[in-house]
Amino acid sequence: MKTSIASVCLSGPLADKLQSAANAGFGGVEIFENDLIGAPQDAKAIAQMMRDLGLECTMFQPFRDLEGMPEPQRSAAFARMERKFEIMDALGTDLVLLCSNCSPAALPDRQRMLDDLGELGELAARHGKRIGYEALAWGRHVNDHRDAWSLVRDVDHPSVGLVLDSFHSLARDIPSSSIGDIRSDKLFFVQLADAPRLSMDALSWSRHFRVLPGQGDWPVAEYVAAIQRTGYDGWFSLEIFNDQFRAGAASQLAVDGHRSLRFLEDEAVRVSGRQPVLPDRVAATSTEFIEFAASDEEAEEFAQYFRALGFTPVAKHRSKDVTRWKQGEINFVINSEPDGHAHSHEVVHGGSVCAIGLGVTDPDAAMERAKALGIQRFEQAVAPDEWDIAGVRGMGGSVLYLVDAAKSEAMWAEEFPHQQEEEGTAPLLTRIDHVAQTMQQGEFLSWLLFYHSLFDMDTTAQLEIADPMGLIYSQAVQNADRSVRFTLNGSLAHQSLSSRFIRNYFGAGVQHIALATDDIFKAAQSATEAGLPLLEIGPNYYDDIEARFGLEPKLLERLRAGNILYDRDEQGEYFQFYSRAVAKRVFFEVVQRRDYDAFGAANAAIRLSAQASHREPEWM
Ligand SMILES: O=C(O)c1ccc(O)c(O)c1
Ligand SMILES: [Mg+2]
Repeated sequence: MKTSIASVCLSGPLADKLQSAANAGFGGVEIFENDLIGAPQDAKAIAQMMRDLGLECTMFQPFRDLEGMPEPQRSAAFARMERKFEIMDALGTDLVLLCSNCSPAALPDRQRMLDDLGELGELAARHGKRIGYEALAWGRHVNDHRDAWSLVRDVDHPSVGLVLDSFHSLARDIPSSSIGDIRSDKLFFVQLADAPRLSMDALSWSRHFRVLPGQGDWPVAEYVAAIQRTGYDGWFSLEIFNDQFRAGAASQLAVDGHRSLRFLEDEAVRVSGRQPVLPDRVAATSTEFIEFAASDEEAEEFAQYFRALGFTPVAKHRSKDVTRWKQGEINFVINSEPDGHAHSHEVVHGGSVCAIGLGVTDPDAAMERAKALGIQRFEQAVAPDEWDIAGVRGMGGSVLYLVDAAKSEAMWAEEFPHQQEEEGTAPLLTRIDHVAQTMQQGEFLSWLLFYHSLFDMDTTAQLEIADPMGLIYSQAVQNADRSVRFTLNGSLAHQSLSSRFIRNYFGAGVQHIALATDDIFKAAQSATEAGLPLLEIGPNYYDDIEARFGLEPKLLERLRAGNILYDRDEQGEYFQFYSRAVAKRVFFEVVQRRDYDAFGAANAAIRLSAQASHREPEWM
């Protein structure tokens, strides 16, 4: 796949945009006219910069409001276009994008549009240029790629072709099968974007909420597969208008953009039943362990929480100051080594989660896929007799280990031979239900793509949760059998719990860990008796759920006594309670699911309110 990106996607001065695109591995860049106009360099110098970076100028855009105009606008548009051809000569591209006419003055006269496009083709040919005609979803008379194609086909001029843009097609639910009618020699260029499902007018949706393929809700792989079936082998170019991307780092967006196209290319060939270009998406089978970095002092605090939650310190690492805590299938590891990655993590963030180990079926293939997606491998010195676990760089400098699921028992036995206490025989907590990570809102889509492209995991719709101090956005990534689930949280509100976490923690990371039980009441009672600092829920909540769900008084009493939150949907029931946070950073949740697949979003606001009441005033 020949990969290109529109300059409008990236933040900063044009020179930086070009540098970022080249570094990330793009072959070309579409130059947006506004980027050119605002640049300190002239078009020739920009072309030279692009050549030096090994980038092709894939298109110049946009040109607006030409076909079907009355006079005198018509002649003026043609004269304007001739001026653009001179700029294109300097830039070194022969292709200009013509948007379908949005002007109220545009005439609904098909023959006139055909004549205009034909004459434009002649003019372009004389200048050695080509016109790519794109139907904008809000075009006045042409707003559907099928109509744009029928004009291009009937104009039948070698210098007039079609530009497809997945946004305009998919925002209008135009079936991708219609692409099969397009002749590949007349398809000059393809632009790609994904988007979240929203109900708003197409123009605002397009200009503010486009996202990278794989970050939204649309079948972009099917769209690309349909294009490839026509025989098209030209550029695939990202064109993402997004307010957050404009405010973020160009280098990160370029890396993510390139990753999204690699992912998309592989998905598209799979849609067509052709040879995949990447190893399969990684099948994660379990959250095998969570590693906490902690000073001796904070290790003691974590240990108290773990004990109160029913965990047992079962073994010590054979050479390091690392303890394995266990309950059911859950493994927590506390690492207090005075050097190495965990120590560095602890120095930066304080006691917190420094690594997560996911069980995978084939770590080598997983690492190969990660590499192809430009995901950084984690490397640290490993002693000759130490178990070398593959890993990639995760959120906030943490590590995501990829543990060979078939060998995990052997790994634990070999690495942790020094037996400590015996684990109880009837664990109340059985497995890790989900891990909640909090990040800057500007990083949210980047991490969503990271999980979604590397792992065989799907994403849920994004939810907005009311924190007493501002909105929190939350979205889950999870595998099909739900053995691995992450919830991602971000916020723009300065004082929301998410934002306070990021400030307090100096970056993104694990904010809470949810543990599954088969008996929430027993788990709550046991934790209370063991002195786990619990998050207390106010009395009004219980009045509300009694009324909302018509709960039995006895059940209600048990929920109230355990500070347990309750939810119910068409499928089933959900029970959850929370600990307070260790060192104001990470907290724990215990959940019981009865045929329930979500995360109790309705209760999140209640939990956030309860947590906000423990908030320290900002001046402290
Ligand atoms: O929003 C716009 O005007 C606009 C401009 C150029 C494009 O390629 C496009 O898809 C949209
Ligand atoms: Mg476009």
